[in-house]
Amino acid sequence: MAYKKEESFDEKVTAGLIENYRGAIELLGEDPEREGLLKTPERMAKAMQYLTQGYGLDAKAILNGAKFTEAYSEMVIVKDIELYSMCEHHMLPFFGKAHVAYIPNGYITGLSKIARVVDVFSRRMQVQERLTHQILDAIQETLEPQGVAVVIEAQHLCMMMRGVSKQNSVTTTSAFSGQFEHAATRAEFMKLISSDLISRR
Ligand SMILES: Nc1nc2c(ncn2[C@@H]2O[C@H](COP(=O)(O)OP(=O)(O)OP(=O)(O)O)[C@@H](O)[C@H]2O)c(=O)[nH]1
Ligand SMILES: [Zn+2]
Repeated sequence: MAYKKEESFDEKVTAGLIENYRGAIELLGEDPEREGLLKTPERMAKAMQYLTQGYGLDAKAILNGAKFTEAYSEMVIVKDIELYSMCEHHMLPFFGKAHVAYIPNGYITGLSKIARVVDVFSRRMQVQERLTHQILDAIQETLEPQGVAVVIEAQHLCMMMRGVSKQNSVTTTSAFSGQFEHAATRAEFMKLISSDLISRR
């Protein structure tokens, strides 16, 4: 996506974050004046703005920007969209894959826009459940399709690096609307996202 370049970050926000991160580094027992850490508060300030830039992006505008009239009314699935987000409880990353489908009702959207919408909502402080619903709602409300399905599988560093320290747990969340509320349609979607057609060629 058109990710923000570092130099486009708001100067005031960057300056404030630098100040805060310098303090945090000191409180954690490090010396922010030592050579290797001199630029670290600034790097952190920019990295965090990058990782939360979704607040400034409009998912509906992205989808509407490539909304095309089309009679196709079968399921469209974009699967294995990698995502990186930040858990809002610990500000630690969670990462994994999103699988998104919709059944058009007169309109389709550019395929890349589905992946961009995943990024818009991932690049924020999140919980996986809300992220799942926000993706679904944005697609439902702009394309007004016959249905939307979103499945996210993710690993949370807050459960891996600290706390309960479970290295292999994967959290799956899902949200369905319209036609996907019917068992048969949902089953078809689940079967298709579980298949591995490309790699079997
Ligand atoms: N539902 C949900 N919970 C999350 C997500 N990311 C992190 N969490 C959980 O948020 C909870 C916060 O619980 P607290 O008891 O307040 O925090 P904590 O003492 O750090 O919890 P532990 O991680 O168990 O040590 C933890 O159980 C996390 O595993 C998410 O995306 N969705
Ligand atoms: Zn967490």
